[in-house]
Amino acid sequence: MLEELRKEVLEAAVQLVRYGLVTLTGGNVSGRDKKSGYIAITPSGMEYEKLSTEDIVIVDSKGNMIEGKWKASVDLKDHLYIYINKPNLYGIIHTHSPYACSFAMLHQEIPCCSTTLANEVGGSVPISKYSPVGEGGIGSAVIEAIGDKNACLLANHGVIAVGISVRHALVAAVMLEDGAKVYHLAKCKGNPIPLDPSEIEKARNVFLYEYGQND
Ligand SMILES: O=C(CO)[C@@H](O)[C@@H](O)COP(=O)(O)O
Repeated sequence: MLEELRKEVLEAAVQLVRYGLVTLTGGNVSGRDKKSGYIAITPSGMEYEKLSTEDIVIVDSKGNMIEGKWKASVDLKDHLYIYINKPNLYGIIHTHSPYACSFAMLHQEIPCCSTTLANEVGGSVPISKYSPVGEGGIGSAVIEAIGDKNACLLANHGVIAVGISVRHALVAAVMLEDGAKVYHLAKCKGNPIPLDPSEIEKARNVFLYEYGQND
């Protein structure tokens, strides 16, 4: 069932390790199927590079198991809450990206001083309030903070990146860390200059509607 979506979820999870956004079993990835509304999500506590697509868990929009042999991610309730509240989203990725997390530890949003953040996140990266893992509060904290951005910092914890597909959420997660690293390096040398809001909007629209091969 939903083999293509499972493959997309697993491939994104493996990329998180390769891009250094998670270590061991940290983070998680989910994708929503447009037709059935079912969610494919990574299993809890399992290293992604050792998984095959049959290890990806399929649940319905309420979290009921549809197909799978493992427990779903501890953050399942949070993914479901975000999907229910953002009907245009079809991919959610949670990471522990080092540079982005350093700002989450400081409870500081990341200002938009690079076209990278404008392109892929939609501007500055908001910070949500702290919520313990596994209680379902992370989802509501993200919805309170994220607005129309494609990523949000989780205070004292990590990152949530979202998109209109799993791939779109992966690009947001990877480019957020890129933007956070460059902002950190600039801060070491002086005061980074935020982009003008009109320039952020222009850069965002280029990536939404013109960039790439528009396949
Ligand atoms: O960040 C945390 C725990 O702090 C979890 O999201 C992360 O370790 C992944 O848990 P799962 O393996 O998805 O259950």
